[in-house]
Amino acid sequence: MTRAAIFGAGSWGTAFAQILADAGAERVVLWARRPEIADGIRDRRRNPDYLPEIELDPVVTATTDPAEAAAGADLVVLAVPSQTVRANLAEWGGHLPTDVPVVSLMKGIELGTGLRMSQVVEDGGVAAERIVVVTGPNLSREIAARQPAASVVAGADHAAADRVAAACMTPYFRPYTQTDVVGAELGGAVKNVIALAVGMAEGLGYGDNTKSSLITRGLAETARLGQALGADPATLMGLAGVGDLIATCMSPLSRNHRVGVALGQGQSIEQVLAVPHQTAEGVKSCRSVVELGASQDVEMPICQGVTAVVAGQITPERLTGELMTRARKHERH
Ligand SMILES: NC(=O)c1ccc[n+]([C@@H]2O[C@H](COP(=O)([O-])OP(=O)(O)OC[C@H]3O[C@@H](n4cnc5c(N)ncnc54)[C@H](O)[C@@H]3O)[C@@H](O)[C@H]2O)c1
Ligand SMILES: O=P(O)(O)OC[C@H](O)CO
Repeated sequence: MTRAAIFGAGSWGTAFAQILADAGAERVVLWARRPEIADGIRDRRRNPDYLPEIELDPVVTATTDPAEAAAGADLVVLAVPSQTVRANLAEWGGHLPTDVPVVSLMKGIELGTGLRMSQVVEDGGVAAERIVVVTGPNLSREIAARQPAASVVAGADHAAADRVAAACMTPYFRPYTQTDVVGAELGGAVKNVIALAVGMAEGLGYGDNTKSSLITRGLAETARLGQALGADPATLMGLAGVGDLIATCMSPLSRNHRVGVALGQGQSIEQVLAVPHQTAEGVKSCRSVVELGASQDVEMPICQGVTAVVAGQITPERLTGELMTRARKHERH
């Protein structure tokens, strides 16, 4: 029976705690940054700020002490924002067990280094064969409501991925194992940027043809980047690619989609981010995705345009015009 430590008690960390508990975990300890979050989970079995509608199973508890969270864990899960995980690992690293799988739930590319999250975790001192990525069309609020969803559990070591998949399989959460970590992570990172673009289109008042065109051409950008970085194209046609792209681009529950809608409606990025909201990874990862693409000579016009809108350099209307008037070309190029 699993004894898990989940670092990060936000939406996905909390929903994943419920998954592990429903899958039969003996104990799940959430590490929370803020004492009031840990108190709510420990004393009232509810996270007061993230998915407060879930009554957490009694096996779920919480602490603000990383050593206490990690003690005795046979599975470590990381569920913090992509851009903070390097600093977080530097702070907690000494407390983490050295011989258990470490699961990354993050979907992003690190700014400045262009590294995928598993690479950042590896830099933090975790051996590659212990790192497992869980990704796919998994909007936390739907998972919290125990609505059926499938997911990808990818690890360079299939045995580690299989161990994690066994620990998180429930009647509403169906994990498929994978060894293509590169494809799984790229699918999860780039779809957030495409969801910003689709949200902008919605905010501008455009309908489903526009959104479908952006999703499909966004997939083409992801596939080009994946090919350059050695991903298996089949991974991007699966849950971690097409699956997550559809869920994130189309759902009003997606934070990336919602930020895109607000930008499309004419708000500035400062106005959008001034409203307290949860992590919309694409806002930061758009730039790192574009830089990663440039480092590989991969053309990513939608991601480039989103990055320019987020930087305040162009409006969503102008992005539409620029994308629609690019030189004609073969669909596969
Ligand atoms: N929410 C989802 O539906 C979902 C699904 C799949 C993957 N993800 C990915 O999981 C990751 C976490 O997302 P989330 O939805 O839980 O985000 P969230 O915004 O709901 O929660 C983030 C958590 O990290 C904490 N945090 C913020 N800054 C921190 C810092 N500097 N140090 C330590 N902790 C910090 C917050 O307090 C919060 O507990 C993201 O990469 C996201 O893309 C989210
Ligand atoms: O709310 P978002 O935009 O971070 O999307 C959540 C998940 O990644 C969907 O799979």
